Amino acid sequence: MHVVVNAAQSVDGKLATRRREQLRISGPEDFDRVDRVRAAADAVLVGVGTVLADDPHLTLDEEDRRVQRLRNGRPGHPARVVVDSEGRTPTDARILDDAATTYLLVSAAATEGRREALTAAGAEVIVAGEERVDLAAGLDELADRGVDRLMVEGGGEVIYSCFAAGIVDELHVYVGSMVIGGRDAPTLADGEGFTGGFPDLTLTDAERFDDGIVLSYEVGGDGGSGAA
Ligand SMILES: NC(=O)C1=CN([C@@H]2O[C@H](COP(=O)(O)OP(=O)(O)OC[C@H]3O[C@@H](n4cnc5c(N)ncnc54)[C@H](O)[C@@H]3O)[C@@H](O)[C@H]2O)C=CC1
Ligand SMILES: Nc1nc(O)c(N)c(N[C@@H]2O[C@H](COP(=O)(O)O)[C@@H](O)[C@H]2O)n1
Repeated sequence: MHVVVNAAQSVDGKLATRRREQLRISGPEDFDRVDRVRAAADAVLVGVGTVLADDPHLTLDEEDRRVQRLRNGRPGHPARVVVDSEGRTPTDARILDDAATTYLLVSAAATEGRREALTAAGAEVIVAGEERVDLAAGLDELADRGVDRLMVEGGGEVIYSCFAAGIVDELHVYVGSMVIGGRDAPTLADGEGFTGGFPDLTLTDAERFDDGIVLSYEVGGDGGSGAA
């Protein structure tokens, strides 16, 4: 499976404010670029932290792209995936509407009651992992369901876990012209953080969109640069 991570951050590396409210960091040109990346994907994945903070829809904005996918024999919108160990996704979340298939990756810690409620709300619930979602196992389950190209949109905890699991192939970061600050504000990669074996990034492109810049990287190997 090919995994593409895309996120928008401030120049100081924050994805949102310390209040974790959704924030417009990029602009219309970049949202159109994001829509293109979504259109190329079989599925778009976020963590439950993003669902609780943003209530995203994760479908395509541009009708032409949806029509083109249908012409190519694909579903109109990519599937949506939530990494959600305990099944905390609200049953009225926008991501559970019938616009596209939604997979909820839960762990064994999700109660039978939550799994049933989320299934009744329209999700396909997949168990991967004991306490926390095991991303590698979850991606194997998605591959079995035809997902070859996965876009990861965040947030910081899930992006870190993807790097830690060594599953990222491409990274695209929009750097918006703003400073957010705050030691508790989410960053591009939160989690425990690396002390060595840092992911191996090769800069492949830098392009201006709106009043910011998109940095594109190829991600390779099992982590390369290591500690000094
Ligand atoms: N600027 C941008 O491009 C984006 C910004 N955001 C922002 O990021 C914030 C949400 O990010 P986070 O709080 O970091 O939440 P997140 O969206 O990364 O979800 C993390 C949660 O997922 C669950 N989880 C289960 N298994 C996991 C695993 N193996 N690894 C990691 N998490 C696992 C845990 O409950 C964990 O707390 C919000 O403020 C949102 O607005 C989110 C997406 C994109
Ligand atoms: N690319 C980008 N730029 C920003 O400025 C952002 N705030 C985000 N956030 C991401 O977009 C999701 C919203 O998706 P829908 O419009 O609801 O489909 C949000 O949850 C973040 O993943 N991205």
